[in-house]
Amino acid sequence: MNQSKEQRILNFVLQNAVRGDPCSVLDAIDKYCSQKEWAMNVGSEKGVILDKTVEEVSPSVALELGTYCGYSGVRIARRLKEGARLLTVEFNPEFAAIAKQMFEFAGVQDKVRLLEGPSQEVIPQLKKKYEVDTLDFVFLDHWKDRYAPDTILLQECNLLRKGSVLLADNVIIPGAPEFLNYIRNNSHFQCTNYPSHLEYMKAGDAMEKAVFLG
Ligand SMILES: O=C(NC/C=C/[C@H]1OC[C@H](O)[C@@H]1O)c1cc([N+](=O)[O-])cc(O)c1O
Ligand SMILES: [Mg+2]
Repeated sequence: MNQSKEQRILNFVLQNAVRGDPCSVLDAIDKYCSQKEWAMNVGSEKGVILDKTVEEVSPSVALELGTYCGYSGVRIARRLKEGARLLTVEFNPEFAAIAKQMFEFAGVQDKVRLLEGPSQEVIPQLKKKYEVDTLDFVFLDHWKDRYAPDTILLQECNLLRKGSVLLADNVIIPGAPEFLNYIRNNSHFQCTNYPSHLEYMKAGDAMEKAVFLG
């Protein structure tokens, strides 16, 4: 049975990155996906916006929706302070299995907890099953038509507090029009747009930051 693209990405990391070195893992994924096979990792250009936002927020508890191969999970985890943790949600079991190995190879597995399942089922479990009080940072990178409903669900589950920061990938390509319309017209959020480019491509993309005002 021939391998999946995601398995080929992981194999390239295992053969070309340094175990325990998150930056070398990110570099290897970016090298493979820019030279061999495109894949939907946030990438190095939008990755810098992600890095800066994580550093600015310095979250104790971070949530990622849409783990995929674990690229952004490694990117976030490598910037977390001592004792901080990242919960990352992936519903595709094949991708989850790849990401789990990616986190272990990068050496961030103690900071990252991968939750398998659809975001709309996992989010309501965060408080009781995963001992979350509130989320300091949320990275949205899953199905684009889930950004808006899951942002509403996060509020309904009382998972946001005054100052919680949401960062959404792909608000231009593939686009998240319902989310932008919702969040930019909601007085409980302060929004900022960060123009960039689609990972590994010249096409324009952007990230949207939304601070919850309580
Ligand atoms: O669909 C995208 N992401 C959503 C992926 C959603 C889920 O698909 C299967 C897996 O469970 C993953 O979490 C996407 C698509 C493009 N794209 O250019 O098509 C670029 C990106 O950065 C993306 O995040
Ligand atoms: Mg994306």
